[in-house]
Amino acid sequence: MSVSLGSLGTKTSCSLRHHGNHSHSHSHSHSHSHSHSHSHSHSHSGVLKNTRLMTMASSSSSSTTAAALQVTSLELPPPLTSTTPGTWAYDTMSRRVLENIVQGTVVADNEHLLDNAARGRISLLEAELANAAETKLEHILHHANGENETSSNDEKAWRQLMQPYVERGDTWLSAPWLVTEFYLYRRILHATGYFDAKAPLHLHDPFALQKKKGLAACASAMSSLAPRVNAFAAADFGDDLDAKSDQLRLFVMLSLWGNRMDLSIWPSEGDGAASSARAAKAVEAALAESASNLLHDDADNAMKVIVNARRVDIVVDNAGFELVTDLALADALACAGGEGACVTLRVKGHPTYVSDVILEDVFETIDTLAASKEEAVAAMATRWKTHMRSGRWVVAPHDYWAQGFPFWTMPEDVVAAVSGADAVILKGDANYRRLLGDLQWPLSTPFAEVAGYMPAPTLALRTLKAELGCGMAEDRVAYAKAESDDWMVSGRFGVVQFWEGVGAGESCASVRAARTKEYFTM
Ligand SMILES: O=P(O)(O)OC[C@H]1O[C@](O)(CO)[C@@H](O)[C@@H]1O
Repeated sequence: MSVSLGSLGTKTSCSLRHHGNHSHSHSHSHSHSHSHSHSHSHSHSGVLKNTRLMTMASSSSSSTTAAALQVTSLELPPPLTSTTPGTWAYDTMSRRVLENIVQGTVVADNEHLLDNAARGRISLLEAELANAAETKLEHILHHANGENETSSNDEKAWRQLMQPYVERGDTWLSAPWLVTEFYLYRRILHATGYFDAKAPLHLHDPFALQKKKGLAACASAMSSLAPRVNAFAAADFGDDLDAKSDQLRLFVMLSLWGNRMDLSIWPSEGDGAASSARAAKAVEAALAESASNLLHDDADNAMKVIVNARRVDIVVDNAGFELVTDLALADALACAGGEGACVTLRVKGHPTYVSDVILEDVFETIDTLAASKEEAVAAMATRWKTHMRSGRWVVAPHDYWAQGFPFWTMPEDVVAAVSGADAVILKGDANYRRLLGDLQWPLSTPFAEVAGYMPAPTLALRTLKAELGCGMAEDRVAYAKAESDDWMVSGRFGVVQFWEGVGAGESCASVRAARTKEYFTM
């Protein structure tokens, strides 16, 4: 269910119905009320061997904007796992998540807050990760002290996701990487007691400090951004659609390269002026190199749809600077669409992947910017509050966005929520991995062939941070490879890929169902 936010700006406390019938209160500097449901209706248990994909008829031969494919016998490629030393996936699951995430972030940042029970659960998790190659996966609530989650409502979904891998004795490394990495973050919340109403860290975001630092670190970048955002909002383009489109495109590119600033590969180093200046430089550099670092660019086609869109959904990714760039894009879209245009920000139902945006992050960010001493920054954020109040902006949290399912498993309520959009903008690498099911598609596979199952036209804005991809021409891949060995994971390169959504109704539903069956028998 979506959340329309009203009366921002008055100091009240708000009741957030996060998980099922359990509720909790947050003291906040604005009031809003919302609720969201979590009905997951995955049907992963049905096993159909040798299912072939039935993709849709193509209306054109052009790659990513084509409707999709002829009915073909396309078997899904294998998923990425974390079993190959030397890969980013292996390094992540066999070392980084233990050293950098659990020890270096969760424990380090929350040291003084963790009680003994949480410490015990974290130690168990650490022991599992230290022996990731041997440790078999278990259902989240099957752990020692596992039955302590009184305020979560996602057990069924997680059981469905983990079942095939628990059943066949997969380890942290042998199961699909997409599944294990999301599972790691959910286990972290389990360990800290996020869903335990009696725990001291109930509903405490273990990554809050990182997010705060990340936002502080981009103050300089914000100062140069705000006047441009304000100018677009104030502009009257009249009938000059080209001018409007050209300027809006800048916000699309800004939001794309904002994804490079992900905290997990660009840790903030405090809130000092040095890191702030560094961030500002990084943003300028990213925009300056945009054309050469784009490995595919469907912006022309995408602009035709979004320049006058009445409703755009943004499945957002990281807090910090990336969120600010997404809000700048959301602002521009809402203004470009005119009276009645609406942007829905789809955010995670709970913390995950360190910096991923939850509902509270949106408020924190806007409140922080509104309190800025810089006039332009404060004016920008004040306008954003107005968007919230008027319903032009809607923030919609859902647990599905924080789970390691390929997007073709999208449950009915999520499908229903996004299907009315003129375009769904998918931000970042992890969302992109879910769009691709984290499968090893040949890199030249047309985007429409891979993503042409979504319930609405889809625009992916992704900087490459994982060893997979699609829709990239051979010469662009060769160029990137020649430039750097780590081209797939460094975040330097990016793609703007758009699927027009032809057949996004019935035929896409059957593709989603077929892929779901096939995926869970792989
Ligand atoms: O913030 P983003 O762009 O979703 O990126 C998160 C990324 O972090 C990593 O998981 C590494 O932990 C990437 O491979 C992953 O997709």
